[in-house]
Amino acid sequence: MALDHNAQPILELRGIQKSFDRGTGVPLRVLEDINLDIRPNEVICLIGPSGCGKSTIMRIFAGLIEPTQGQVRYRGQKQAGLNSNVAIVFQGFALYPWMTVEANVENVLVAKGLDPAEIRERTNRAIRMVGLEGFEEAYPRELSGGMKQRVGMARALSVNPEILFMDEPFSQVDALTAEGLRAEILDIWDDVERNPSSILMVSHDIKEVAYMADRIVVLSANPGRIRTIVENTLPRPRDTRSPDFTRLVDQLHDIITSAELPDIQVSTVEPSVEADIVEPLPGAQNADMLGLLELLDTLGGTCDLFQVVAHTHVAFGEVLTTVKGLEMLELVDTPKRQVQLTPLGRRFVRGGMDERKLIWRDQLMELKLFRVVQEMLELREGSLAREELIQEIASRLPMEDPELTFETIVAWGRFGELFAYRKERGVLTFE
Ligand SMILES: Nc1ncnc2c1ncn2[C@@H]1O[C@H](COP(=O)(O)OP(=O)(O)OP(=O)(O)O)[C@@H](O)[C@H]1O
Repeated sequence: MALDHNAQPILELRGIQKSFDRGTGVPLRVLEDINLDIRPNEVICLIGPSGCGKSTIMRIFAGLIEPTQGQVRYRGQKQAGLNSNVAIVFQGFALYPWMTVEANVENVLVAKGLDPAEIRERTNRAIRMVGLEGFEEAYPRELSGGMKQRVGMARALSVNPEILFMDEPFSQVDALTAEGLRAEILDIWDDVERNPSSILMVSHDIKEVAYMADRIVVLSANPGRIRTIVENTLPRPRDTRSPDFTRLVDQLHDIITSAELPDIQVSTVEPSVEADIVEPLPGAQNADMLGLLELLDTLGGTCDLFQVVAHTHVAFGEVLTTVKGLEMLELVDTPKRQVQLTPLGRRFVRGGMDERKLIWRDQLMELKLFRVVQEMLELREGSLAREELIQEIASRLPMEDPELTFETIVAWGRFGELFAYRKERGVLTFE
């Protein structure tokens, strides 16, 4: 597809700054001075270290969240609220587990208030586009990761979006399937007459962005800034084994490595599993964690693990679970057999209830699983069905007991006043 560099952008970010209020009086500055356009007929990819704000940029573009400073413009006009001309494909598929493939797609269109004939027509077309014919009556649990992502793509495409947003869409499908899906999505995009006109994709995978993008936006972290934008003029369809392709991948690799090394500890920039890891949660109880922190404080901040067992008269396994929970929240360290308060742990235990809650909440937001829950809640406009979250947990943490993880999320989230669980309605809401 020929790119017209002079065409008016579809969406623009101008002077965007975004901070998250952590309630500590020191907001977390996530994005700084972001100026970025999405032009007609382009694929634009965001790449950069974990936490540099890629998803936040996408959410600001989509109108899911507001910037702290700066302006978002759609077709030259200030954008306010959700942009109905975009659709998002999420990494975690975001499907309703209790609905068939067809119903999952239809549901998006029903929410748009379309009439039944149009819903049927668009659903059929979207299902055809992503090659899901014959699976209309299947349920998500019967589908592979790749097929689930096809449903996610069908849902997004059914609304005929001008821009398709994809947040690491292929990171949970196997490599071969991902390769096929990338080519298919480019085929769908390649038709100039039809939507989506443009694609904005977040990725951790250098080869993926080299294959997909016309422009590659390389971000640096703390706070997230645009480091450089690399134009990719390799002809399509791209041959990933060609010398030109390899040269581009090497060039991107060099840029990203030099961008990352100064200020982040994670040294890998290859398609990184680490960045996508959802940490299993130990089923540690809030009261046990608070109790152990207080015990450590009275013992001068450190204690041998076995002495903790002796002091608390609690089974060793349970103590380990409690310690693991605190370690995940960075409130204790465990060198050798010792358990010791971190400086943050000390601040926590000596702080009043408000300070404790704030620290707790901040630490929860460092965990990918809690960010996923928050993203799902945003997507479901603040009311997330228990069943849907359980399904998501099961797909992300197949070795864990999803019910137990759900309970831990609810309990930890409640203490941090992040989420509330309305048991009678079976829904998680924002606090
Ligand atoms: N709602 C929120 N409240 C507080 N902090 C948040 C919120 N959403 C994101 N953050 C923080 O903002 C930073 C950027 O997050 P974001 O998810 O945009 O990064 P990313 O580059 O997409 O990361 P990753 O590659 O790990 O998905 C992170 O430090 C994250 O903890």
